[in-house]
Amino acid sequence: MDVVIFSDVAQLSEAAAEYIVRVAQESIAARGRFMLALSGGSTPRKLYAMLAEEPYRNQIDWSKVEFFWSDERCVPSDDAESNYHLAQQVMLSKLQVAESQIHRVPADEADRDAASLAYAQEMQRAFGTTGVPRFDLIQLGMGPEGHTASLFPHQASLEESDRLVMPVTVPKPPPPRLTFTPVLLNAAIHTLFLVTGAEKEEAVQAVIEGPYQPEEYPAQIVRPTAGEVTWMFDTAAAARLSKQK
Ligand SMILES: O=C(O)[C@H](O)[C@@H](O)[C@H](O)[C@H](O)COP(=O)(O)O
Repeated sequence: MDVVIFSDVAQLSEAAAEYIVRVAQESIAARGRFMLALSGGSTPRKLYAMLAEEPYRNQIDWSKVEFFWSDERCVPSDDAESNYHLAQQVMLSKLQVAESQIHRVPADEADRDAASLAYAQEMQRAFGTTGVPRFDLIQLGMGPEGHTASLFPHQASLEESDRLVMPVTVPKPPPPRLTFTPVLLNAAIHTLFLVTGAEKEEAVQAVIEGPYQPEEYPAQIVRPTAGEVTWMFDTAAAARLSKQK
C-alpha cells in the first residue's frame, strides 16, 4: 500500500492524473485497453476536468478506454446527484469517446436487483469473462465514517460474496444506490483512493493505521489479492497519520 500526502486538492489531482495516465498507458500496452471504474463524490471533480485537458488529455488513447462506475445513486442520469452526470459534464463530454465505451450504471431503473445483475453482465461481456472482472484501475473515495463506493458501516453489503454489483440503501442521501461489492473491488489490478478534508482525519487514521475492522471502516475491506493500492490524501485528511511523508 502506498500513501502519498499533498498540500491541496490541485496538487493531489495532478498526481492522480499522472498516475491514471501511467496506468492507462501500461494497460493499453499490455492488454490493448484500459478498463476504468470511476467513483462519485466531490473530490474527483478536479481530476476529471484535468484529464480532459492538456497535458493529460493527449497522453491517453481514449478510444481504448472503457468507463464504469463503482457506485451510483438511484437518480435520473441528468440529476446533479448522479455520479455519471458529474463525469459526463466535466470530462466525458469533452473527450472523443463513443457511447459504447461509457457503461453507465442503470441505477434509475425501478427493479434495482435486475439493474444490478444487468450491470454485472454488461461488465462481464465487456471484459470477455464469466468470472470476476479485473479492472485495470478502480478509483474510489472515502466518506468521513469510512465508507467507500456505497459500502457503509455495518451493512450486509460488506458480507456479500456472490454478486458483483448489488442494490443498497445507505445513510447518506440519496439513500438508494447500486454498488460494487468487495469481491469485485478486490479483483482490481490498481486501486486509487482520493481522500480530502479535515472531517475525514479520524477515519483516515483508523483505516490506515488502526486494526482491521471493515465493519466499522468499510474502506479497509479493499485489500486486493493481487493488486496495488494507492492512497492520496490532502494534509487536512492526513493530519492524524503518525507518518507524514
Ligand atoms: O457516490 C458516492 O457518494 C461515492 O462514490 C462515495 O463513495 C464517495 O466517493 C465518498 O462519499 C467520498 O465523497 P466526497 O469526495 O464527496 O467526500
